[in-house]
Amino acid sequence: MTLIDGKAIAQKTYAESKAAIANLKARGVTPGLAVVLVGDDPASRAYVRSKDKMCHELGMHSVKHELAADTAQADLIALVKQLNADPAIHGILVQSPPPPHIDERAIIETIDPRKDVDGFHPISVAKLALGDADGFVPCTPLGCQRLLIESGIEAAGANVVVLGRSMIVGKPLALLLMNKGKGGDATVTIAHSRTRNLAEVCRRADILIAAIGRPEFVKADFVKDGAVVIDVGINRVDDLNTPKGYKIVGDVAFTEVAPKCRAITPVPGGVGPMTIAMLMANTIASAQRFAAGA
Ligand SMILES: NC(=O)C1=CN([C@@H]2O[C@H](COP(=O)(O)OP(=O)(O)OC[C@H]3O[C@@H](n4cnc5c(N)ncnc54)[C@H](OP(=O)(O)O)[C@@H]3O)[C@@H](O)[C@H]2O)C=CC1
Ligand SMILES: Nc1nc(=O)c2c([nH]1)NC[C@@H]1CN(c3ccc(C(=O)N[C@@H](CCC(=O)O)C(=O)O)cc3)C=[N+]21
Repeated sequence: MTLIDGKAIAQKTYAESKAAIANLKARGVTPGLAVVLVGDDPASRAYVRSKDKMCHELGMHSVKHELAADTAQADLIALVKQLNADPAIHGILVQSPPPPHIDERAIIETIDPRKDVDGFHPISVAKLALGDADGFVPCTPLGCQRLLIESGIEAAGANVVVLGRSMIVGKPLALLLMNKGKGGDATVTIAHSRTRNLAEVCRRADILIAAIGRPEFVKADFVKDGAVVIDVGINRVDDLNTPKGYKIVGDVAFTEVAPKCRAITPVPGGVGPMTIAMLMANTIASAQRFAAGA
């Protein structure tokens, strides 16, 4: 069994990112990312902080807007428009999910598609569905694909089962792995909460990807011997034996599943670090396009 080291693979992509940033800076352009967080969900705060930290480490421009939970929709829209017009910003990310009084679709549709580094705008979604290479692909799916490529795991022709159909992870990931070309060409099945005989469907997978948000839901009987398992889940569960009183676990029951696998990602240290790395890569790609006058 191989443990797929997401931190190490993320580091490799940062080496490429650094070279690209140096190149842009030589042309007078510093890639800039704006992150908007509404409300004070602690997990979201931690995530926003790590993005900010990574921007600084890479020498990118980073702005953080932390807004009160009762911020009006119109004020949020106005902020996004201001960021659209700001030439120092190449990527805009509005942390999901926003509080219930906010219409998330309206916010996403306000983002300039050229700055949609999350890949959530309908134009980005359509480009991914069409197989156009010039749209932004959501960071977590891109990170999962990159993990597979860098680990020498061939998606082409493989039976991939994606567990979960959200717009952030499951659906775009299924499209990405199904599309033609490098890291794609898989035979993809999407499973969700209405799927019948879920364990049996998952057992057909050569590559099983879990993105459901259910702690340690995927058990040994979901997994074929020799399968590759990618665990996207980030779940906080109480654990009074730790200093913080909680720990982070994935959607996969790692201890019982890992011995059956050809390769598996840990949580933390698997997909999470790749998501941040791909956000940086998307922001750099955006800055390159702006610099080229696109
Ligand atoms: N590592 C990373 O970078 C990231 C990690 N995450 C993590 O990934 C997980 C999924 O996130 P996200 O996609 O946003 O979650 P959502 O809650 O938006 O979607 C969950 C999906 O899983 C399905 N599902 C839920 N319960 C079951 C079940 N018991 N059996 C089968 N399917 C089920 C749902 O089905 P249905 O549609 O039928 O309701 C839904 O399609 C979370 O743990 C999240 O924290 C998310 C983003 C990035
Ligand atoms: N607009 C938007 N875009 C997103 O991409 C988005 C979002 N909203 N909302 C929330 C989810 C969640 N998400 C994570 C990214 C990185 C880690 C990560 O780096 N995790 C580390 C540390 C985990 C820890 O210890 O807390 C790891 O897995 O090793 C986790 C979760 C992005 N999301």
